[in-house]
Amino acid sequence: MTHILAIDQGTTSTRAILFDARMRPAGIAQREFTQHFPQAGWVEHDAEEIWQTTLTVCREVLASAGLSAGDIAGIGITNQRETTVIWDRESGQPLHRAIVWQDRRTASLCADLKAAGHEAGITAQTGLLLDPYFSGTKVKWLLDQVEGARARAAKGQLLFGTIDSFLIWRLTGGQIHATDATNAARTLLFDIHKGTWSREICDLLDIPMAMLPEVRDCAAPFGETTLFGGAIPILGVAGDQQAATLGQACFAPGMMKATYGTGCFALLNTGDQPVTSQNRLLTTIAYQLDGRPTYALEGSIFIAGAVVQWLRDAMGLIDSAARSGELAEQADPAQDVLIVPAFTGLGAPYWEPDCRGAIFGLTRATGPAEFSRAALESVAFQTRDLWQAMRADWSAEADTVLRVDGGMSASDWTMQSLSDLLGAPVDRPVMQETTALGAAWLAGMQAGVYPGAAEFAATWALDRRFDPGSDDATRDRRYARWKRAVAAAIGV
Ligand SMILES: Nc1ncnc2c1ncn2[C@@H]1O[C@H](COP(=O)(O)OP(=O)(O)O)[C@@H](O)[C@H]1O
Ligand SMILES: O=P(O)(O)OC[C@H](O)CO
Repeated sequence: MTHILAIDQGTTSTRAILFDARMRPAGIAQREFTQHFPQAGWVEHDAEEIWQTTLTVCREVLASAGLSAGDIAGIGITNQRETTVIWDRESGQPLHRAIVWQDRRTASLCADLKAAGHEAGITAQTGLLLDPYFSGTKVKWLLDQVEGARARAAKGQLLFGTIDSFLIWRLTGGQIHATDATNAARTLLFDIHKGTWSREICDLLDIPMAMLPEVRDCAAPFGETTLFGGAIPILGVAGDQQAATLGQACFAPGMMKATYGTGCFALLNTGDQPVTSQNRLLTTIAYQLDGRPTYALEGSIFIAGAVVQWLRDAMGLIDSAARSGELAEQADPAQDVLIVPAFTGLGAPYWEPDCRGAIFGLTRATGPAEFSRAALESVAFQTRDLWQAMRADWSAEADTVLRVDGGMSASDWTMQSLSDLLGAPVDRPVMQETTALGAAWLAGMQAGVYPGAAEFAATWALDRRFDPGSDDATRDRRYARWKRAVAAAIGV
């Protein structure tokens, strides 16, 4: 048993990555799946299709590496967080398509709950805010809107889970209904201080607690699967941003990573103390090992790499994401175009679900290069929002280096502009599969084939450090203009 199989079930694709005994990637298989947009602001996934892609990529990666179940010491699962599935306990069939984290359909429900004065109590228990992003109001929507759902839930026939839970249920043939503490911490139903589901919030949202999965550590037994030709134990589970935090070896309080995929998610390890944000960041669980949670402050930005996809697919200004950096480099330095990419509202630290995107500073000379620069810089400006909020919340301890990963961190131009705008070094590791590595490490450690945190952290290797090039005055002037642009976009 030499290898670990990591399943990375993301927002746009499902991947299976094999890691060898020395924690090196030894094979990868990937499948995209359908994004459903039934109405403006709604985003759904077919949980059955997610399951089929999961089976396919696992079988494919094992076959192409010439490995069988007997070679695999354990499976680690990492997943898009908050995305909500309800399924039938007997048949395993989903009640409805999964409601994806990006989905805004519960914005008015969140507004009503806020108006009724419920946000402070929910934040105190969960560390989250009343935003449609989180699972709780999505569960309520499904129970309220799908015919017969409430009656079935009351009879104990329906189960809820984030994607990890649904995959565990299917992988174990309906034996295990469980999740890990990091995924539970994103549901709006979990008390991150007590480490239990909140009866009070479940009552408020009218969610029967019998639907909820059992919450376990990130490295723990989650049953076994026999679907790949022999029994393989599932030994590690973490939400994808938390898995990337582990994969980046951010074990010490003060360490911080930002992952640039479709969105951007920055997590700052705050150790065994949950820090309450005064700046509208989230308090969440970074990981939980041996029953002890390690907390993080999180900033979630909904649009990062997606702004590059917009340049490519909607605007037709580039033919590949990688072209965006070259084009940005050609931008006229005398122009100062700003894009606020609030395509699906603004996440941290603004939490404005109804805000939409805006462009400022257009002149007759503005062209594709200026658009490209503004799009890439919008990611850096949004990161500075988080960086500043984290420092304000936890000034003394936060590190002055940002570790980056995710597809967009491949863009040297963006990473340099990020460092310029933060006024801080930005470190990109050699190992880019940090999310899958984090999940694999959890499973490998639980299986006893991978080392503990300190030895694992020593394997982190730098690909490139980006040092700040601009001076404080320029940086602060440009950032002040960004803040005015965001305020204007919110005000429209
Ligand atoms: N060289 C690049 N320059 C700018 N953006 C890039 C580059 N390469 C990839 N991206 C962006 O990164 C995102 C893909 O990253 P990935 O980590 O695979 O995302 P996800 O897991 O959210 O699907 C896409 O939105 C793409 O536009
Ligand atoms: O699947 P990703 O990489 O877009 O990450 C999604 C996040 O977990 C949402 O909170």
